[in-house]
Amino acid sequence: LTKMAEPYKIKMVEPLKIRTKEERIRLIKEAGYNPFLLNAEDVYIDLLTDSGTSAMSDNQWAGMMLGDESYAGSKNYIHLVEVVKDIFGYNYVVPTHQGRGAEKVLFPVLVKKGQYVVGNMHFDTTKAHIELSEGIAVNLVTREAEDVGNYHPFKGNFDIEALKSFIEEKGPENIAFILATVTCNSAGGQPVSMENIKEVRKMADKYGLYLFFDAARFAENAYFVKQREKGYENKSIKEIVREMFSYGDGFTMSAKKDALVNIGGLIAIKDDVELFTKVKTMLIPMEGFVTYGGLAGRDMEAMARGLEEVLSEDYLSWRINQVKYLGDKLREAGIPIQYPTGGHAVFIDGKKFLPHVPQEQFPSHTICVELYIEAGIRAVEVGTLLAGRDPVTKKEILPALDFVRLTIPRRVYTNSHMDVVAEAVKRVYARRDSIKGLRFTYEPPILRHFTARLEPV
Ligand SMILES: CC1=C(O)/C(=C\N=C(/Cc2ccc(O)c(F)c2)C(=O)O)C(COP(=O)(O)O)=CN1
Repeated sequence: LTKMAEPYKIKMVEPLKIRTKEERIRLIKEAGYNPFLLNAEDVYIDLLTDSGTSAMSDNQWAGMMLGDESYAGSKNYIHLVEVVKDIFGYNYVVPTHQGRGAEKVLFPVLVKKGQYVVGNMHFDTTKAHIELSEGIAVNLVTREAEDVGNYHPFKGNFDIEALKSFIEEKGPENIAFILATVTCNSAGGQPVSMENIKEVRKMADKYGLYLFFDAARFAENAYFVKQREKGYENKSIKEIVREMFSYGDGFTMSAKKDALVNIGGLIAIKDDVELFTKVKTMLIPMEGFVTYGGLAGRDMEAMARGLEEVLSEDYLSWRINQVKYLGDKLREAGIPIQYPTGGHAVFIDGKKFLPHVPQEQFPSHTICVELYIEAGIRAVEVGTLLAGRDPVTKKEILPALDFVRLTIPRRVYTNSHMDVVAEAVKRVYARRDSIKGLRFTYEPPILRHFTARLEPV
């Protein structure tokens, strides 16, 4: 009985519809072979994203009834600030409507035109906001992240040597700041070790640079540190989070992930009150007054309570092992995935799954389409379609990592749903030789994957 079942019981349910295969073939065609353009009610198991899709707890729902919707000085804001201080040790906090809200306020304050923002791997919207601030986004993740089939405990780590030589080559004055994404979504939800964070901190100190965190999945990162890093096995998640963030100068957070809410974001600054003043100045026109930043009081209350709940080891153990449960079933069937599985998703290596489909015909996105037809499962491509074109040459970027992301919402699906997903992936794998790639019928100019329309070649 050591197998952890869900550490909660279900009090409310949302009935799911299961469309017939004929319906699904019609629906995905009408959606231009782009799962983003499907109606949610036509999806049986929705693995598009873990962002904003969590189930809240009774404690959070109770908090929604305590929304102080005062324009200024809401008690929910005061509660949220206390919780952030207590967990992360940062003194200055403002809410935003979501992660992008935090990025569009903080980045223009930190980035001068042409400067570099160096990270392990920036997620696409973060890269977009670095570029909107006229900065240049650079990924310096460890080479181990590309060693998809082999075990490495911290594939989200920075390549410290590469970081050092990049800063030396460009000069510290041309680096806006360092951004550590924990866990590293684009590498496969892979964690960054405490030791690596300390190394990055040393670089930041040596060259007089800020180190910020993209903290969307901070608790999952802490869990992996506890499980995999020597010296942390007996520390609480909260102690590990506290130490992790002690090495940073601030963070942006999409609260829609590890804060277990459906909307919300945060900017927190450790102790640089000048920087905080600049952030507040930008926040007011961009997101709203300091004490609500684009959120209702009730949202801030749910977030404060979610930030405390997510530190529970029972919850994290169950959540992370559910991802592993699905990943193990696929590996047992010989299906190529990023191994070990990350904190929030199983990432299938689309290039290895469909070796006969050229990368320009989007192998991973093709698998997403086939998964929907096979069983009404909506996954998302994190690869060539997402990467887009080189802004100068306009050629397809063809990234080394081309994944199908089976993204698991928090506290929503049981392992029975995971069994359905595993069976569907295996059925698509069994008929992989007959699967053809896709080409555009409409290619949007920016963040094309959201609204692109395609057809089978
Ligand atoms: C590490 C990090 C993120 O993962 C992230 C978002 N992530 C999403 C939503 C998403 C974003 C872009 C896509 O092409 C996509 F298909 C899905 C996701 O599913 O993973 C944001 C931004 O946070 P916001 O979404 O609250 O503004 C900042 N940092």
